[in-house]
Amino acid sequence: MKILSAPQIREADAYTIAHEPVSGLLLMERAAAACADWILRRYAGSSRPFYIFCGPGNNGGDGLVIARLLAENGFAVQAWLVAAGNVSPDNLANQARVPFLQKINAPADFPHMEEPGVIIDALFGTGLNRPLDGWVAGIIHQINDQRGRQEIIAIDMPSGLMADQSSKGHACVHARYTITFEYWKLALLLPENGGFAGETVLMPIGLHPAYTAAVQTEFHLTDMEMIRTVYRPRDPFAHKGTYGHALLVAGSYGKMGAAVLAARAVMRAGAGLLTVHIPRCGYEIMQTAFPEAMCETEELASHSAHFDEPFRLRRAPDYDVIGIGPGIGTDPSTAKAFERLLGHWQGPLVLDADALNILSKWPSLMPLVPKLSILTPHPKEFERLFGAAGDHFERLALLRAKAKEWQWYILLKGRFTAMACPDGSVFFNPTGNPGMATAGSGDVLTGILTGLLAQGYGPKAALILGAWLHGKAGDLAAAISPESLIASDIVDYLANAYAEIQQ
Ligand SMILES: NC(=O)C1=CN([C@@H]2O[C@H](COP(=O)(O)OP(=O)(O)OC[C@H]3O[C@@H](n4cnc5c(N)ncnc54)[C@H](OP(=O)(O)O)[C@@H]3O)[C@@H](O)[C@H]2O)[C@@H](O)CC1
Ligand SMILES: Nc1ncnc2c1ncn2[C@@H]1O[C@H](COP(=O)(O)OP(=O)(O)O)[C@@H](O)[C@H]1O
Ligand SMILES: [K+]
Repeated sequence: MKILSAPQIREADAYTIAHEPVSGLLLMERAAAACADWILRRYAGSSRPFYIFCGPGNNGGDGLVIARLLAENGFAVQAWLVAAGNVSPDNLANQARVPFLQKINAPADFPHMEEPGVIIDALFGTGLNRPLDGWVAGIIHQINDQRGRQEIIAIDMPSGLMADQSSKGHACVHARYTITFEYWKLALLLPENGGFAGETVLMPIGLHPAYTAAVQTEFHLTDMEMIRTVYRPRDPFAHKGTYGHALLVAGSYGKMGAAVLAARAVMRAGAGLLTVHIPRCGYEIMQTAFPEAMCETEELASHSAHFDEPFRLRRAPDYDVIGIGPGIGTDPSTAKAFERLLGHWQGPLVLDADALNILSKWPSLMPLVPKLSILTPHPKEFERLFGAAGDHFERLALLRAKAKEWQWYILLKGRFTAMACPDGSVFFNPTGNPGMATAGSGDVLTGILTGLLAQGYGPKAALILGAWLHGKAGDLAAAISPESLIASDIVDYLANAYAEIQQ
């Protein structure tokens, strides 16, 4: 699914008006009616009053239509026009159809909302062209002060939030729900900004499909269509060699759990064979916890420092992929072995956790990491590797720049994990939940990606499918309670996540 910028959305709007054809007024009616339908369904049977705040542009126009439709459906509705800019013609036309409309010209006009109800924020949408300030910013703060008593629903965007730029430190409505039209906006996907949106509901409003098909963008959100295109069903004539042999280098004294979690995920993702390189202390743990994995055991008890040896001595089996990092530690001897391994391996590679920490401790190793490798940092690891960014839009730009510069695939973990490709495109993953903010869930992701590469998926396909499966398994596992989710549940639900694709 393409993610468009505010100017592209304006083009989509204009293209639809010209080519459907449809008037702007009718398009507004259609968009607002879709929102009103959603609201009517959500509050069916409720007697909560609606307090609707409308701005001067077309976002305000949507609010006016929603006010009329909710009132026609028997709800108690109050609506205010916040007179803060040039009034658009379609807004003006709809003002005339809301006889109960009142005006706010100053913070002192902010109404007292007696009963707990629902605030509809239709002040500003994608037409916001500068940070809100002065008395209008004051109105935003007054709306936010109501969060405890009123449920806030933002139309298209939380007012004050820029679609394509950072709004860090700006006055923004803090919504419970945001009903956004037709396309995701970049700001809704970045934690610093998207946090204002609450839960985002994507609402199709019938913009012209020809425009969407033709428009170019670097930013995409994974959807089911993409997943079904990427996913390759198992070959009925397959044997275990068909799905590859993975090497996983993971674990150290006290961190063998990371190795077990990642190993289980490699096999549950569908790899044919797995060898795990572990320190001696982990041998019985691994063989007992996960007998499906073969073990290559280090002579050292506490950590691994010789995993390059089979490659150096040309005794390594014909591996299809190496996954390295979970729980290996950053001992200099481990780093040395990593350096030597990079000298012997140019194939598919997944680097996570301590492999990334080794790279940030010894940046001279970075040029040795093969092109098209996958790196999976969480935000702190990303910062250690590539430096801090001023805000999350800058961090996204840095992510893309580094993926291009090094020709790596870099997966930056988060609510909407962002996967930057060497060509500069970025795919955001929609699945996952806060229950997955738990120790070991990243190790499971490393295992899944390694398992997919072993089966012959290319790095881009492995990323898109792997992040989606990981999040979907987490969602299914968290269905009862996100608090109780632990990383091994994600592995246990991988089969159910795959089943969702096959439905
Ligand atoms: N996508 C679609 O196809 C459809 C989109 N639709 C809807 O249209 C919305 C976009 O509408 P839009 O372009 O009129 O912009 P909008 O967000 O109402 O803001 C513009 C107004 O705000 C003002 N203003 C701006 N910044 C300001 C500031 N900092 N402080 C104060 N004022 C400021 C600006 O004034 P000016 O800059 O001219 O002074 C102008 O008056 C979109 O989000 C969606 O809801 C649907 O109706 C139909 C289908
Ligand atoms: N709030 C959230 N929403 C969606 N996914 C999340 C959320 N919090 C964490 N995750 C996912 O869980 C994983 C956590 O990885 P990481 O921080 O490396 O964990 P660990 O180091 O404990 O294994 C990432 O894939 C991340 O995207
Ligand atoms: K809004």
